[in-house]
Amino acid sequence: MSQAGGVDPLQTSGLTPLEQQYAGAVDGGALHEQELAEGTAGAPAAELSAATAGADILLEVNDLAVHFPIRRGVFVERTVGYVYAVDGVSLAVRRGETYGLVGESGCGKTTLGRGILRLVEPTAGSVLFDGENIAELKAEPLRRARRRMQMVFQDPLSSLDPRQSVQSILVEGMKAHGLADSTSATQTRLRELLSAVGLPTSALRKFPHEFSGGQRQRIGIARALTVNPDLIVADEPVSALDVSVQAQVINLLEDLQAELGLTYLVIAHDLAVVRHIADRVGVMYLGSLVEEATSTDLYADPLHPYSRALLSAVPVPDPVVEDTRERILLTGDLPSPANPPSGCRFHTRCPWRQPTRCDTERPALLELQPGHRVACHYATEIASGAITPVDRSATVFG
Ligand SMILES: Nc1ncnc2c1ncn2[C@@H]1O[C@H](COP(=O)(O)OP(=O)(O)OP(=O)(O)O)[C@@H](O)[C@H]1O
Repeated sequence: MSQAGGVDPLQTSGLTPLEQQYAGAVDGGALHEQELAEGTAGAPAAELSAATAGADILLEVNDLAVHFPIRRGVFVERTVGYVYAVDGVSLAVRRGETYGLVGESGCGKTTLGRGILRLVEPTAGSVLFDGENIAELKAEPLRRARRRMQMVFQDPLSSLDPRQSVQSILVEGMKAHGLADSTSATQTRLRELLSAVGLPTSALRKFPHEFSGGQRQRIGIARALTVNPDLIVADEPVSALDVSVQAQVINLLEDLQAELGLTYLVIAHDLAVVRHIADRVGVMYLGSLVEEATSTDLYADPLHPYSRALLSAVPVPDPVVEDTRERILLTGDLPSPANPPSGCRFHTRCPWRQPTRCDTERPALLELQPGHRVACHYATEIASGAITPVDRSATVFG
């Protein structure tokens, strides 16, 4: 991130000290050239989905990569490798849409969200927000763009300063953008914000520890709304909450979207949450998108072996279907993003892997059906049954 103007209080106020350090410390531009020279740049160029062609696009991400250097050395630090946290992601989000990002822990979802907001400096690629390339913005234009893109964090307790009252938390963000003053208009705005997230005005004088988890997340959402954003990146917005409270917060996010015309990028490992809230879903594996489709299409007909395995692990409420449905058991752990497998990143765990091509050639994310993009050399053959699992023990029934 460009730190010329200091750390943006809006974007980093919810970060832990370590995250703030990351937000300021990563030098992506220099990395890019070196990595390109080493031939380690990202996935084959992906086509953007027809689902977004000609649509009113608010956010467009093209070949985005975020590679973190691994440094070693006691006296002189040397870069000995890179963590390929995000490695060539292209996607577009329509205005007013909810785009869900799913994948196992460590696959790069959070880093992608932070790269989009320039909380970490991308190594390569571009992020167009309302047509403006965020990477090229400096100082004042960047600050203006930042106002329009806000983040809601997973753990509201650690993202809210325990020493600040709710009023001070909310006013801080507004002040950074010249939206708060000592007039009654600010007080009116604060009351409106609390009412919008379902909290009483008395909450303004209280401190974060005086609230329940769900109420704290409402405060986190109110904080994001203080500056009238267009895009909210919500990173696991309900995963720290009790199941009974999750639905309330999801409903709140949906109500606010309908009322304020917000666009959401929702990051979650819980497929049920994403299915409920997202219009379209991107599935990530080891730093790349492996599949993208409407929520309905993805859940009804996943085409990438990884998505099939992820979805096959979700229990079905109908006991008859539950007893007979196919479950795909993935063997092995997620490989390290510092040392990703060659070819298709998923080939080491894929029950359908085919010799040579899967381990040598990285598949591009191609549109196989309208609005349905898949990065698998054999997705069509797998779907038709022309290719069966190599490792049959990976697929079990009931
Ligand atoms: N600042 C950093 N420096 C080095 N490596 C990092 C940094 N931030 C993230 N990583 C690594 O990048 C990879 C992707 O992490 P990321 O947090 O984006 O994944 P995730 O899918 O959001 O996982 P989770 O759901 O657990 O947060 C991980 O291997 C992580 O350890």
